[in-house]
Amino acid sequence: MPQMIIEARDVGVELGGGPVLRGVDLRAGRGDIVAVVGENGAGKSTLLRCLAGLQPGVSGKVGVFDRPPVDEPAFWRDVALVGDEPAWYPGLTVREHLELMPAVHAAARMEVGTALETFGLAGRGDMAPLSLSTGQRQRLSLAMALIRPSRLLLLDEPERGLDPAFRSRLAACLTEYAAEGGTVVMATHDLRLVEVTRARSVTLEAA
Ligand SMILES: Nc1ncnc2c1ncn2[C@@H]1O[C@H](COP(=O)(O)OP(=O)(O)OP(=O)(O)O)[C@@H](O)[C@H]1O
Repeated sequence: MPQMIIEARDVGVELGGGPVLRGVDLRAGRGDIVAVVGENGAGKSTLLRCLAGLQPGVSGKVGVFDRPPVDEPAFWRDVALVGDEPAWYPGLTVREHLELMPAVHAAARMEVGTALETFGLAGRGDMAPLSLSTGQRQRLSLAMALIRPSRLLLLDEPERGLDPAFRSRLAACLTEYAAEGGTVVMATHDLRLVEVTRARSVTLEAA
């Protein structure tokens, strides 16, 4: 198993005829938490898409698990992504969304009941995700990513909609994930989350 999980060098992206990323370097090993920070429009989400194999037209070198990332099932078995709000399955409850994860991934990092407790959704298990508040839906997205096993967690503004107490809980979840050998790369504006998780910061400036 390679120690270096992500190796991105001189990454560039042009969109709409102009540069969005230029000369970006990022490395992350097992157990690392890396925070991608920078002002609105600096390219944080674009960089995460590059790491997820979802961004066309990338120049430079992007290696994830020693090969270019590709949007294929084998890649997603090792990688969990929390970005924009997912499309919820019509007719499935909060609990059933969580049950899908171990059913698909053949293992779980925690029991569904534990996940409901940990992510502050106990008592909400029988509801439809669209009946939850914005922050509760973000908790569910994070729970779905963290209940399943993975080696790399890509998070785009995981703090979105979360109250301060739950941001602390999230920090603990990420620290625990990294302590188990997982790698976290998160784009964030929450400098306290960066500090509490002792993340290494990579600062992007608008290209
Ligand atoms: N399809 C597109 N065509 C042209 N420009 C684009 C396109 N998509 C994104 N951009 C530009 O790329 C830049 C980087 O966007 P990105 O979403 O990666 O920034 P960000 O750092 O994640 O911002 P935020 O902190 O607001 O989430 C922005 O200036 C945006 O306008």
